[in-house]
Amino acid sequence: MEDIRLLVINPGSTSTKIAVFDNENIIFEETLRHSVDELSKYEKIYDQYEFRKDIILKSLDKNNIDIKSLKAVVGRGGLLKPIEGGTYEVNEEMLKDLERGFLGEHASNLGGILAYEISKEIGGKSFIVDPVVVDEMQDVARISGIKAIERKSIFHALNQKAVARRHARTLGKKYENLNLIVVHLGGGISVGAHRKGKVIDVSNALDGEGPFSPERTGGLPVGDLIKLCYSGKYTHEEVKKMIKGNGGLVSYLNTNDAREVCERISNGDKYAELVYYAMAYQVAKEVGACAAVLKGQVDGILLTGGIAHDKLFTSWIEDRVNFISQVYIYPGEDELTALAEGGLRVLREEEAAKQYI
Ligand SMILES: Nc1ncnc2c1ncn2[C@@H]1O[C@H](COP(=O)(O)OP(=O)(O)OP(=O)(O)O)[C@@H](O)[C@H]1O
Ligand SMILES: CCCC(=O)O
Repeated sequence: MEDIRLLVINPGSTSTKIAVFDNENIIFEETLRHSVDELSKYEKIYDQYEFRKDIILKSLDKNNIDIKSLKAVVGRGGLLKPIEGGTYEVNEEMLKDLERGFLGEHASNLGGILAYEISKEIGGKSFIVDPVVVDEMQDVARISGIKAIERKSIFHALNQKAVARRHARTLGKKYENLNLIVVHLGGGISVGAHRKGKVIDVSNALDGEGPFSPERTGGLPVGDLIKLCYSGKYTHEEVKKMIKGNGGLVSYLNTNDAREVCERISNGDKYAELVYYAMAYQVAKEVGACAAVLKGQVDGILLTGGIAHDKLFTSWIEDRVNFISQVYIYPGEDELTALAEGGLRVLREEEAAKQYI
């Protein structure tokens, strides 16, 4: 089989993670961190793209990776129009939507743009894989309860799908033949019902649904939220920040770092324990909801993301949901590998690249 060298790019709010793969093997990886000062110069996320591209190219150069040796560049996809999961070739329509942020501003909007711009220099191809807007929801899941608002599928699709595929492989089965509930426990939390390879319902991790998380509120009592919005005390931006950024653990405990919360708990902080336990309790409730979506036919419950490293937290969830199905733990995330695998599937013609329209 022909050797394929790929650059993969995962832009986050304060860093850009990059890696170079020779086939499935990672030969170089770096997290390029960006200070608040560096990024605050830019009004919009799109405006950061030249700055981040420059840093990526310098890092490759410093580490003796000739960009001419790359066959393709794969980036994490952002807030595009809702699309089904898979690998998409970056095209003009996608670049336009990433630039304007079709569903809003998110660092991952830069993934496809950076991939395209770098691949242009080498005459190679550029792709995105399983962006945060992967939408495979069944119609009934779209009904919110008010006609003016439709529920949206915005979640950690890249990691949820990669972990689900990896789990299927370890069982010697196909992802498309399993029913799984996948929980991503990161700065944001999403819980997805995967039915035979499609995420038919999921808690929107960006927009006030599901459990609270280190930085986000999850679902809130709506009447009280309305009162708060109209109290005259807060601007639109301040309320948005309260829900996304200053919600969850940050609101109760003034930190988004679950490790710090664990430390406080082991030092006897009962309030920290109550709040942290509440987060596990809300996750377990959402898993229960997904079990109902899957009509109880659940082949496994997978816990992933940074907080899945914490055995206390995962044991609290497991204790409440193991009556539904066995719980499997895949700590951390491996989004760089998931991006490379998505690119390789297409370059090896195991899968056709999807077209964004
Ligand atoms: N060993 C650990 N024990 C407990 N919590 C941990 C551990 N390692 C990481 N975390 C927590 O995981 C959270 C971050 O998870 P992760 O790195 O998956 O999120 P992210 O990539 O920043 O955000 P997102 O996953 O929402 O995109 C933080 O609260 C961090 O403290
Ligand atoms: C919605 C998935 C990505 C994030 O948590 O920001």
